[in-house]
Amino acid sequence: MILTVKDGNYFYPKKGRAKKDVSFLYNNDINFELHPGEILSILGPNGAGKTTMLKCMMGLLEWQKGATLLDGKPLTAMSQKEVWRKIGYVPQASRMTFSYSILDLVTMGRAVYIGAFAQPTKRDRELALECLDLVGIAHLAEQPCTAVSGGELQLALIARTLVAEPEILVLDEPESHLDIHKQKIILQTIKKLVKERGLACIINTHYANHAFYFGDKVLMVAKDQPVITGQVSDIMTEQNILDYFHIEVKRLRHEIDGQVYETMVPKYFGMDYDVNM
Ligand SMILES: Nc1ncnc2c1ncn2[C@@H]1O[C@H](COP(=O)(O)OP(=O)(O)OP(=O)(O)O)[C@@H](O)[C@H]1O
Repeated sequence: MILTVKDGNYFYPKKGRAKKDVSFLYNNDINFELHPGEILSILGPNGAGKTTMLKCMMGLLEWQKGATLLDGKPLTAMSQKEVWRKIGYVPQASRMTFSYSILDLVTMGRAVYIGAFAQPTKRDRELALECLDLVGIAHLAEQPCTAVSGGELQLALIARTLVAEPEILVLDEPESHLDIHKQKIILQTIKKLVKERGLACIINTHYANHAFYFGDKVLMVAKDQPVITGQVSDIMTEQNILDYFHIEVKRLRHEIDGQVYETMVPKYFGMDYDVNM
């Protein structure tokens, strides 16, 4: 499935202001195409509009200008159920107020396939368990979701999305509550699913180096810069990180066991601290 964003732009409506008096959040309209098997990493400073952009891309907010299309069909011409069968969204994890078990939470991800008055089947629960196993927390299946850590809840939310078998996976800062070992599990799981099942995937991340790991496309956004999209090698430049994040970095290439890796290292690492900061 091909996801296209065509001339997308957005502003938060302000009470009492005419549309023409409100300025757009993005300095230029957003345009890109995402194909099966591709990952788009969205990078930008706090408040640049990344979460808003994700919501517009999925139809949770309606673009003020432009459109999202799935295989050429505007989201606005599709029913909600049709959209949520195709797009799986993993929001940022926040504490749960209902004490469902983790397995029940994940099984709820099957809702798009279950009739309004029907119960989940044994197969639905088996699929939910398989997805919990995939993200490494099957042992927490019976634990209430009010009694797990933020990182474990994040993994459960990812499992809940995967169980719906989406064609497009959208994740909002999936690594933010995770320790580096769990980050590795999540990054590898996402990449494996995308490449093996041919999903298209959009990830909002604060970890610039994760864009190198995913290796496909990057969208960069900042309040004082144009929105740019392209291949990792073209967008992840030292100059762009300086322009968009106001931080000097060094882009490094290193080889381990014959494989070439790239990373960005901030230049302030290794400097003495600045007492005037
Ligand atoms: N519901 C809202 N109404 C009005 N303004 C909003 C609303 N939600 C967000 N904003 C504003 O829109 C801008 C973009 O917010 P958004 O959450 O999309 O940024 P972000 O890049 O995801 O930030 P972060 O990295 O900190 O999560 C911010 O200036 C924010 O204050």
